[in-house]
Amino acid sequence: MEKLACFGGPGSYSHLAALQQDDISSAAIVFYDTFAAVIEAVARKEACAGMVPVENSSTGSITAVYDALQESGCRIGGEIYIPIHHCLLALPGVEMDELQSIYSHAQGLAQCGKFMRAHPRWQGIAYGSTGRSAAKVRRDGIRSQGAIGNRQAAIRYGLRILATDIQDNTTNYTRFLRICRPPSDLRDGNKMTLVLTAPHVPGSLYHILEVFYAAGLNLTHLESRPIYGRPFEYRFYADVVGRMPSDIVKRLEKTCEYVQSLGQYEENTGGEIHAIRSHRGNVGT
Ligand SMILES: O=C(O)C(=O)C[C@]1(C(=O)O)C=C[C@@H](O)C=C1
Repeated sequence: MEKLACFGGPGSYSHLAALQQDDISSAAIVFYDTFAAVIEAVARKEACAGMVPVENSSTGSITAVYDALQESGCRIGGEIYIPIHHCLLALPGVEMDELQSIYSHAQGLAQCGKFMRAHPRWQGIAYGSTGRSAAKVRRDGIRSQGAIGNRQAAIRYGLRILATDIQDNTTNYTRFLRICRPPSDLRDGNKMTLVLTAPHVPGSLYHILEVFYAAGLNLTHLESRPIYGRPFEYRFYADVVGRMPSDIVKRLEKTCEYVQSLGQYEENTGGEIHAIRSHRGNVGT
């Protein structure tokens, strides 16, 4: 059976994203405790695909994923946006004022900053994932422990939900990537992630953006990451959406030092995408 490598353990948000992959049965999901381990498992052919978060609408990019992807030689085969509604979880019968230690993934704690600050007696403790945090509270059976995670994790681990929607941002979404080995699963989608470096001369990024503009492509995300061994020089990751010219890489080669497609895939337009778009305007493709 083909396996899907997934971050974070049962009940994590990554698990929810993996369960939405139609071609993978839940029995075929294998969990890894770091983003890099998921990507390495795909590169080593332990799994046919992987699922990792890459970007959150409140806390921004998960840069470790860009770095691991770059080193692995893996590609992006798809994306999925998941609404993130964090809950405060505790053992059955526990009240809020009994809590002292709140476990969650660092992203979960960061996304609930205001809620945590409103309870200064609690100590927020970064733990493997939101799913692993919920499992820990159940396993340890200590009344002063709580976790930040999702409603499904509460059901899975028999925990009480003490508060819902505790994230700072009411429009809290995480974008997940389906990782695959080259060539990517799909090569005719309307979205592409490109990695490129620009020469250190005035206007070089401007000329790269001009290529996207001339091709009628909408730039939905631009991320810069340091290049190892070249202090204060950067590699750009660009997500573009639209009717993809087959020679887009060739067009960019004229202005970039280095350019490579990390994958062409279908833009996620399911579920909550209308809510997401209503906050950033419609994409004209
Ligand atoms: O800890 C989890 O449940 C994860 O899947 C990780 C993760 C992330 O790192 O962004 C995924 C979605 C939420 O943004 C919070 C945590």
